[in-house]
Amino acid sequence: MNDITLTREEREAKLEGLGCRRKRVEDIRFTQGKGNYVDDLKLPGMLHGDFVRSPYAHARIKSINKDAALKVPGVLAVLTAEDLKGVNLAWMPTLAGDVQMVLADGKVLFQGQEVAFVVATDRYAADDGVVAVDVEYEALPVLIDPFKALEPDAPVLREDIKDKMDGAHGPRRHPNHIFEWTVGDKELTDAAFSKAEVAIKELISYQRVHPSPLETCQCVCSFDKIKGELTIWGTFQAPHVIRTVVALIAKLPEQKIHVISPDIGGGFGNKVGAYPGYICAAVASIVTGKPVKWVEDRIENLTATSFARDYHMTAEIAATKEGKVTALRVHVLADHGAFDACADPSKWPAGFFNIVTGSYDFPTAYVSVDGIYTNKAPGGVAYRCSFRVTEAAYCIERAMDILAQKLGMDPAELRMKNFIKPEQFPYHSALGWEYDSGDYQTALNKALETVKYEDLRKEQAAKREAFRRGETREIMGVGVCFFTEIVGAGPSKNCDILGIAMFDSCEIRLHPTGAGIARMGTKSQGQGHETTYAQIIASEIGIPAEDITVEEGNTDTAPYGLGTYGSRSTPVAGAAIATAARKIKAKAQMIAAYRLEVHEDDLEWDVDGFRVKGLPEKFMSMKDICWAAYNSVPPGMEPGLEAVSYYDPPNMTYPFGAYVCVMDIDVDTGVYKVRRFYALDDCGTRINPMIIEGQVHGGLTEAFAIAMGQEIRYDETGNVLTGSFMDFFLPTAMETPHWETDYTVTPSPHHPIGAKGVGESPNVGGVPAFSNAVNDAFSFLGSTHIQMPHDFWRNWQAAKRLGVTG
Ligand code: PCD
Ligand SMILES: [Cu+]
Repeated sequence: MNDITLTREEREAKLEGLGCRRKRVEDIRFTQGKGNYVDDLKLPGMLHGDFVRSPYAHARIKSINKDAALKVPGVLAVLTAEDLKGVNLAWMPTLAGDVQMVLADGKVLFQGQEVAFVVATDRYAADDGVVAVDVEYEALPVLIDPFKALEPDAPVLREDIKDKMDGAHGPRRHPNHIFEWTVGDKELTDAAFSKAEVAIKELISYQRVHPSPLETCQCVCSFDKIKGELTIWGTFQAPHVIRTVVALIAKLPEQKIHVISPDIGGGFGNKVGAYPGYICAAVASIVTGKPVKWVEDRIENLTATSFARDYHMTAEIAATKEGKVTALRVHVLADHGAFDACADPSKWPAGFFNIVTGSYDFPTAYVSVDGIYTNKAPGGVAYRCSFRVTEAAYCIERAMDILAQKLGMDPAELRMKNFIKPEQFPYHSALGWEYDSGDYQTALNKALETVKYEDLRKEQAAKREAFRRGETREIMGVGVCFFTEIVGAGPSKNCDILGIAMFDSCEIRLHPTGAGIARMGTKSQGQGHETTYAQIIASEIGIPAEDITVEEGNTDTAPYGLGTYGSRSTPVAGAAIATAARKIKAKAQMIAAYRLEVHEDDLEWDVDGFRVKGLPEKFMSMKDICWAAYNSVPPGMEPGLEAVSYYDPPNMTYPFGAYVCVMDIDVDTGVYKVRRFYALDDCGTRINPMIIEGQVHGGLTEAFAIAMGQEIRYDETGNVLTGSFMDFFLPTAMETPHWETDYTVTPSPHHPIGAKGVGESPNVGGVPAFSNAVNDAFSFLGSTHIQMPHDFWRNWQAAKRLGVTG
């Protein structure tokens, strides 16, 4: 029986379901220092591993002498590529179809590359051992500038594949060439350009950056010789994929590998791939028979694990004089570093970069991407954007502003004029995507009204006049960005990782007392899945969210799933949760019908239970149904109440948003102030508005960091110049602007609850909004494009180039 003293609204509120600003349940342990991270794990007899890393960006290894290191008290072993060859693990496959050295085999290809792995009784002894390993190098010519990679006399980096002219993604033109990927109609696009009334062309670079989560990458590997089982605790965004990869390369039966991701201190894409540290710790544990821990330090994390971006995009737009776009052409030089270890679905060497037509109705478009090798760390992870989407959004949003400038048109007006219209959805883009839903006009109008856009432009015009008259040294920029994201990888028809379709999963098990546990193939790194996933279940089956425990990250207990990145958890696992819940509800309905002695069709769902149509007093709550499931199910029915769902999404989801940034820049110092930042996001049905706001705040802070300061920079000989937080910009509360958030709701038509992802959106939309603001500020001085990052020094340099300061 339901509690008749409660109103319908009160019963609904008790569930804390969809739309509720439910407080994050995981924060109770996080805010009290009771989280359980990899480095908290201490096993009896545990050893510690640490790497000897290359000081050179490109060098031949003449010799490695371990003798002195092995004499250091506490040092037990020093592994090199020669040792790994014995177990066939000197090289490992990458997610992108390339191979990568685990430990330097004959040569090193980037500064910080792993050369030897020292195993010792504690971390200090391991470090002493690292210093004592004597490596003799012979320096080789270094390739840092991606634009020189394909020159005939460029140094050959990958000697292992120099004659292999057929790569994982088709033919290669040069030993440093990885792939050429093209999409779109070249002929039609070229033809549109040849008759274009107006055209723009600009090299838009998106610098190399790094996700730098607060917790670095780490693992503990423990091999049980008796059982022949390997347990790996690690900072993995995709634990199941790691288990499968380990099974494949270590040739261990998959059920004898246990991968556990405990609490994770931020991932941001950095923890998707497999790193040499994992392999070395596993081998070291197998060799020594003891658990081995490997924990990166900050410098190692910044210089050797996966970078992001490093895309050099030459963008061209063709348009009519009235500002109607007619074609888009983009060539990308993609710097992948020493190995192609990009974390993309297997068939997508440049990720979903073909979302580059953005929110606009381009009749035709053509994109070509050349991937190349350089003497830099490998990687190419998302860093809060699914698979090169932020690069694409930056490219089109800068290019639209440049076009507006050339046409003498307002950038918001140009966008409005070219938007895909609501009635065009589902919309087939010229580059092959089917946008599921959108209402761009409404969102942009709401944004422009809220920030009083027209007044801002008037103020800017007045300020420019004042600047010209010498009354102020400050210039004002208004950055507009309208982005379309593509998240939820992905449909098995076009998305897999190493051949595994990119579905995700959920298993729900309800207990007799009306409480339960739910497990998924995804893994929260701070996003709050324990809170939000329970909300989906609460709304679907009427069990309060607080009575559902959400568990992720243990491959022994969770159903197989592809993990959390690319904002795929809500679109894919979120859908699996709803479909699993619906299976439970269907069985619950049969049980209720049996107990209420009516036909199933005579029942209707009412918040937290089933009611007999027309007989409101005949009601059975979900809680009571749970009990009944364990003692009196209909004859022939299995007892219990649980369900599993593996969800293969029919399409991606396409969140979007309208962002506006208002900035003032002092031309004599380059110092900027972000006066206002407004972010409107549409992620379809909102599960937890408070968590969404938190996600947007976090994402905008990272976007701010990237646009205004972050860069992994190298000198000509390949030294990393930004290897610590002294040089790599990580904003604190001091620098971070105030964020205003807003929303519209356009549900995804194919998602069971209409939700789209949101975690990445603020990065995708934020970076162009900041960069457009800076560029807009300088535009009246004759500048069309200033490269990121827009730190004080570079702003000042820009002002100097434009002749407005000394
Ligand atoms: N409609 C909606 C959507 C969403 N949501 C929420 O929100 C969140 C998010 O989601 P999504 O979007 O779906 O996502 P995911 O998958 O979960 O996650 C991922 C993301 O997430 C973000 N965020 C975050 N946060 C935190 N705290 N930490 C972290 O680390 C991070 N990371 C980042 C990244 S970078 Mo990549 O990996 O690069 O690709 S991608 C990413 C979760 O909780 C959910 O539930 C809601 O509520 N609603
Ligand atoms: Cu990206």
